Amino acid sequence: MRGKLITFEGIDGSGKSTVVEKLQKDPEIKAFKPVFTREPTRGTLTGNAVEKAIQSDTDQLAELFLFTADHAEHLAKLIKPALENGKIVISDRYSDSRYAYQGITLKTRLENPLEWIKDLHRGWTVIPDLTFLLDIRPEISIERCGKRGEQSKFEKLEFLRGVREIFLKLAADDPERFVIIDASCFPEHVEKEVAKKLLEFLNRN
Ligand SMILES: Nc1ncnc2c1ncn2[C@@H]1O[C@H](COP(=O)(O)OP(=O)(O)O)[C@@H](O)[C@H]1O
Ligand SMILES: Cc1cn([C@H]2C[C@H](O)[C@@H](COP(=O)(O)OP(=O)(O)O)O2)c(=O)[nH]c1=O
Repeated sequence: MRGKLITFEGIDGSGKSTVVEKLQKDPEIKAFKPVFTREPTRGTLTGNAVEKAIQSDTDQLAELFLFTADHAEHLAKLIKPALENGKIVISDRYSDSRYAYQGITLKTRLENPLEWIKDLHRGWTVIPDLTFLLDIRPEISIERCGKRGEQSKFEKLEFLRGVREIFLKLAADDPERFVIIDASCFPEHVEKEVAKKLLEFLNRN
């Protein structure tokens, strides 16, 4: 039987890594032996290229192709083999990040970047079975990022407002796949909410 693919999405500082880290330690979740992964991938040729691109002034279209190449590598080497082995795969960011972030970076370059980027993925990507969208106002997430001490070129208020809007549109267009979580609550609350919904899904499938 094919496994299940679960993804976490949200703007920078929405708390994805924090909640995924907690899930890795949750005994009830651990019982399902999930494979935890992320995009951009780490320590790979394509992941390293992406890392360099997002730390520099790389052309936005080139950046899209680098993220997409990393996705292809991620699918081929990890996601598809794991799913074929019946595993539960949990990814911190996935294709919706491309639709939302590059949907904004390319808005002056392409007529309808969101649809164009979705088309680019069509026919070879794997659509997640369940996606948690950690939704938060960028004013709050940027403040959190400041405390974390990292600075990504994407951590800008206006930019993240646009990214959040696309995430919410993607969720509204596909309510069967998306679960929207209020990520402005205390971390314990966010984790409890996610774990509850995730266990419901895993026990049902
Ligand atoms: N629910 C929360 N309330 C307050 N701070 C949080 C919450 N979740 C995460 N944080 C903090 O916010 C920062 C960004 O969280 P992180 O999980 O790294 O976000 P992401 O992976 O989505 O970029 C971290 O310093 C983290 O400790
Ligand atoms: C996967 C992906 C990430 N990104 C962006 C989101 C982040 O700002 C940055 C790096 O991702 P990540 O390391 O997950 O950042 P964070 O922990 O702050 O959420 O790359 C894209 O623009 N497109 C993509 O396809």
